[in-house]
Amino acid sequence: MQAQPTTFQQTPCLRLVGRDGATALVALHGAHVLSWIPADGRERLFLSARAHYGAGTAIRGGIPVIFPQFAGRGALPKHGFARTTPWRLVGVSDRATFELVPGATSAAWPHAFRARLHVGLDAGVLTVALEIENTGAHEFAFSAALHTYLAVTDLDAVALHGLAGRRYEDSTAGGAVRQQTTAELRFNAETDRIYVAPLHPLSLHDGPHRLRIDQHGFADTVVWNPGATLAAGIADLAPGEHRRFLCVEAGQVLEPVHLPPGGRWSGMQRLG
Ligand SMILES: O=P(O)(O)OC[C@H]1O[C@H](O)[C@H](O)[C@@H](O)[C@@H]1O
Repeated sequence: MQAQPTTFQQTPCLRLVGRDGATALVALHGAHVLSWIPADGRERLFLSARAHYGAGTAIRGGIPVIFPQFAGRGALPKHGFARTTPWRLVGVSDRATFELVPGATSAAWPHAFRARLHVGLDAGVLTVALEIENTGAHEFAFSAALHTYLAVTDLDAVALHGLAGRRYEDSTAGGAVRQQTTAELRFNAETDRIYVAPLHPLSLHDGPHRLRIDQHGFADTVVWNPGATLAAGIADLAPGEHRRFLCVEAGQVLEPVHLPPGGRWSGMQRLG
């Protein structure tokens, strides 16, 4: 894999090029994958036309790294600090590795940790892996997710397969626990579900296109689209843009990870 530094929207990025010509763009801000274009030339990740890229902001689209807190399930700002903090590039081999260690933005979470994100481009496949290490003397607990915004041509033509019979917490209904009865999930209103340990792979059907979604290490899968009403109140989404993505997130949400001193945890999501 080749890599070269570049900028996008005045944000320092790394552009990755795989052997087959596939590309990915990763911002150092958040170690945030902004784009993945396999060799066929079709972008697979959604990125909002109104996304903000400044210091301390969260980028709307791509693959936000959520750590050490998911959503508002704790005292930290929503979804934690990893997505709003600059990471550093460690190096590039068959994958690019980025690192985050405690700093000013994590002061509200007083634990010694090392977070690493690995991004790999293989023929037709994007692999993103998150590794958390406890570098301190005390156990800590965390949640995490790869909050992937998958680009779709039109939400009306989208169906997610592989969740039949699975239990989920419905965040649009105060966390009520439900079971999916249909073979496929379609999206005609706000959807915000945390599926408990679903089987993988899932398959995203977008008209004639198919995308395989696989995960390891992460116990849960979050499926999110704000729907028209909620989307209208999201300032960094352009009108109608909610129809252009579906978030399928590899997450460790319902059971936080308890990491002892010296302990390591890793989770990955594979698309393609
Ligand atoms: O707007 P954000 O802070 O990026 O959060 C976007 C969404 O993330 C997750 O998918 C949660 O399940 C949603 O409840 C939340 O609205």
